Amino acid sequence: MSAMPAHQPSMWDLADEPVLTPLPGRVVRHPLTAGAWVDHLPGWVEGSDQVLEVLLGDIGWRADRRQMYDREVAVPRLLRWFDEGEELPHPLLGEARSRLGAHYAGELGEPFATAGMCLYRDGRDSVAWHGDRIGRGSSQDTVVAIVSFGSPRSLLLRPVGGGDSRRFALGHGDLVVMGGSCQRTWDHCVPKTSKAVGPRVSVQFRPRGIA
Ligand SMILES: O=C(O)CCC(=O)C(=O)O
Ligand SMILES: [Fe+2]
Repeated sequence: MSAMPAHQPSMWDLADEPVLTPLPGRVVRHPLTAGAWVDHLPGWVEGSDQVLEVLLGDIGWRADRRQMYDREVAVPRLLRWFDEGEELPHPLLGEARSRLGAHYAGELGEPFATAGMCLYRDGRDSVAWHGDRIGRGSSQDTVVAIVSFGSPRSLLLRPVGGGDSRRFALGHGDLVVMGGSCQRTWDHCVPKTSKAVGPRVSVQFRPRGIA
């Protein structure tokens, strides 16, 4: 982890306990096309420095490699997958998962189960255009809820067949939720940025069998 820029919150910030603010009536729905939607609530988590500090620590981050044509290349972010039942590294994250489960129960019909995490070490880290289509996400509507910690980055979405893209800012403690047909009919990405940004951790809650 030595390649990562140091994040140094003040002692004052670290002493603050993080809190989840209410969701109902505050989260704003942005309808897309084809029955896809995005819910956005900047500042859902208040006092997130302690959570970020834990997430930037030794929680089992992995540097993956993948085959690209005839070369093997490094995946431009670190990954950590928490399976259903695995304890999450900060209690606020377990609480976030239950609160999201309660809020989306009517639309989702099942609880959020797994927590996939990505660590974008700096502006060179990114995730390319894709939909979360491993498993049922390729054929059925689902909901993927993302809580961001650390430096702000953008989440872009564009229709699979082409069309104008939408941009959502993902800052420290912000919530963005992709739902309806979004994983099938839209793609999303977190582009690289030339801005001098520090690390960002994305925590993605998904129901069982979606990735
Ligand atoms: O960093 C993010 O918030 C998005 C990550 C993502 O799309 C994924 O891991 O499937
Ligand atoms: Fe994704």
